[in-house]
Amino acid sequence: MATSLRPRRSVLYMPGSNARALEKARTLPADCVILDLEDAVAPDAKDIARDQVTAAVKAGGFGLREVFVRINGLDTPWGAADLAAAATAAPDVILVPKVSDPEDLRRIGAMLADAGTPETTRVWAMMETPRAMLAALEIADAAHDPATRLAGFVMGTNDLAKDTRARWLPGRAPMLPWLMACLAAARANGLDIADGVYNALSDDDGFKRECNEARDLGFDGKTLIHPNQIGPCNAAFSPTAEEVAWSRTVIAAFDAPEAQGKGALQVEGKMVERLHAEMARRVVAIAATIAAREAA
Ligand SMILES: CC(C)(COP(=O)(O)OP(=O)(O)OC[C@H]1O[C@@H](n2cnc3c(N)ncnc32)[C@H](O)[C@@H]1OP(=O)(O)O)[C@@H](O)C(=O)NCCC(=O)NCCSC(=O)C[C@H](O)C(=O)O
Ligand SMILES: [Mg+2]
Repeated sequence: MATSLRPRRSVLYMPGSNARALEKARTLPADCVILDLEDAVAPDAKDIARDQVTAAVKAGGFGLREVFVRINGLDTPWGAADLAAAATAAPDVILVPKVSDPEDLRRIGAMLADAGTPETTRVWAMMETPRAMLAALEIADAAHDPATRLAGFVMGTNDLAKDTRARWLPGRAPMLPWLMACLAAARANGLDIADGVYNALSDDDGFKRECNEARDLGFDGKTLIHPNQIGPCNAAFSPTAEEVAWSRTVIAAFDAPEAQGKGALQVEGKMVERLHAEMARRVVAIAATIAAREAA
């Protein structure tokens, strides 16, 4: 089970119908961009959005940003045409909304194989239905079948709030069991996972609090709805200088000749085991990738 070392701190949605936003996506400092054909696009703009998104993906120019295309569900009037267009454009990721059953992913995988879409195009699932919360592990287990191409989850907390009637509260107590169930199911299968969006665009403090909360819960990053959210989100999900320094200290302690054959050490008054050295190597690697990206 390979866990990805690619930073996926900031994952910005934009409506596929908004040509200006699609253009801006090539310059914004988000790690990933989601070109949306689903809920950000009104029914009468679905066709133009599909054409614009397909053209944007084919044109490229997104640099190191990972490009996601969120299609409409296959049970909608637009889903089949969206999937066919995305299969041809071959973005990094096809994001499938409202997945409730692993069978949904097997169907998508089979359609991508039939279309000859390169294997580099992966599939991520939106986790946003009550049924998906109850089947999170079965959905994540679909990653064992390489034909599904499943590589990650995105929490859809707006749809979850709608369908469960859970209230938005600071700290998100009503949603925590679902967030953590999806997180554990993702990690059990080596998947990355991004938190849901924060709708209150002008509530900077609340947004920062929720980014920190998502990071502390174990998410790789957070989905975003406005460019102003990228900077604080990247900051929250980047390892701090102190974390990187401590990680280097732990790695050095285990690399020292006197540590050979030892499973546990005392470093600066703390017990550390080889699993901590493994965690430390991940922190240093992610920090190095972020630093290289920022210098580019
Ligand atoms: C929320 C918005 C509609 C606000 O738009 P607007 O009022 O135009 O914002 P600004 O005037 O502040 O915009 C300033 C400039 O930034 C560009 N911009 C704005 N938003 C984006 C964006 N998301 N990506 C790229 N660029 C963006 C504007 O074009 C302005 O540019 P300039 O002309 O140079 O000044 C808008 O932000 C928006 O549409 N956001 C995304 C909404 C969306 O995608 N929603 C769907 C995802 S949420 C969801 O469904 C999650 C999940 O499924 C669930 O269930 O939870
Ligand atoms: Mg949704």
